[in-house]
Amino acid sequence: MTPTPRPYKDYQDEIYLDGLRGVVPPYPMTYAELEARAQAALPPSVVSYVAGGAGDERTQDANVTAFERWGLMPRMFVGADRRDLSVDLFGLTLPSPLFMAPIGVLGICAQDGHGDLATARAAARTGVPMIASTLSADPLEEVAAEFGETPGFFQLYTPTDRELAESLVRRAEKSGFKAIVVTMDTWITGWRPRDLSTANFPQLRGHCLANYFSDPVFRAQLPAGPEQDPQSAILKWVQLFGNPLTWDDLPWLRSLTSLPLVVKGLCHPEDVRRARDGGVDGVYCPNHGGRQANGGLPALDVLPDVVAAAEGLPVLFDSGVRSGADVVKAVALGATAVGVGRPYAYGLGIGGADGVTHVLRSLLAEADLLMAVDGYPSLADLTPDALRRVL
Ligand SMILES: Cc1cc2nc3c(=O)[nH]c(=O)nc-3n(C[C@H](O)[C@H](O)[C@H](O)COP(=O)(O)O)c2cc1C
Ligand SMILES: CCCCCCC(=O)C(=O)O
Repeated sequence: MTPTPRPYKDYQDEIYLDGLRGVVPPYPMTYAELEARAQAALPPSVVSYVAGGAGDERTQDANVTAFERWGLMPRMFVGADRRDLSVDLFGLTLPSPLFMAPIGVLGICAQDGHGDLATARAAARTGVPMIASTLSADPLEEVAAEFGETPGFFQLYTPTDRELAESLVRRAEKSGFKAIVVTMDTWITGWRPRDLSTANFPQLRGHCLANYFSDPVFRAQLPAGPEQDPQSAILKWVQLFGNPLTWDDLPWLRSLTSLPLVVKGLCHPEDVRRARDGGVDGVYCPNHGGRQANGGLPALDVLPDVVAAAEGLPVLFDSGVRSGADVVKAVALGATAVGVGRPYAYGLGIGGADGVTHVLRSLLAEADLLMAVDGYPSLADLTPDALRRVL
């Protein structure tokens, strides 16, 4: 059972009520402040990993500014005193279109190193699903155990060893994950100057291999357990990690699970059509937050064509979403569900599960209030017609 729709604006009421009692909000209320506070709180190497993108980060920045080119047209006499932000996705009724995009090595953003567990707790509290990354500091079974009533999805970085891929998917199924999201755009990491400057990247491996180290198929390939010989285990992982899949692999991916299968990283309409014809249940249109390829189009600019090519298949979207207004705009451009990445990682950095909860509730309250003020009582009212280009 998923949490029921709720008036997300309640968060605003709670904050003002606290103010009447003399309590100043402990968390930032703007994205700029969130980013600044998190970046001050986290070690520089963690900041370079989370905040950084590919090349001179023009695509990463363009992801954010793309939202500024759209404005929502206010409608009056609508009486939008009750809003319904709920969404049907893969047979689930989600209370809102918001979800947490997969973030690998998330553990390092939390003081105790268990950022995946803290994020899963925030998912349980808010009803906002987490897509748990393959590259986690905690085994997927333990992450799933924290979801409560909120559905969770498992993101697969497909290893070159098919038996290992299958084992990860089976474990996700057994743990109660509700969909498998296969990421296509990161079988190799892009040119990331910030990570190169700190030269810290290889050390991240020590914080994200719990799913491999706990996997029987992986362990069977090691000379000794990762506990005794972590070096050999990491080297084995390096050999197995990046699978440059081709269309020939799609039938095999499809055959791996009867759970809904989503392919992440699809931005070209032709790729969307081929994936749809190959039997996927959803397409996911991001550009990995600008972390992989620089010089490309902002993700929001490719969304309408992806939606058209998907022909009714659910379209998940992320990259550059920084506010509730951004969530509303992405839905109006056709996204079924809208993800955030860095914003919740920063929430984790400043306040653990409470910090993530604050970020998610703020995004939802802002989206809800915008729909109230501008007269869009449900997501179905948010169509491309609701938007105008900012000149
Ligand atoms: C630190 C970090 C790690 C990420 N790790 C993964 C990952 O393990 N798997 C994946 O599919 N995407 C990963 N992503 C990409 C996100 O899922 C998402 O596409 C991106 O963060 C959205 O952009 P935003 O950060 O601007 O919201 C990562 C992003 C960040 C910032
Ligand atoms: C050291 C592991 C590689 C991390 C890749 C995770 C990711 O997707 C990212 O964008 O970073």
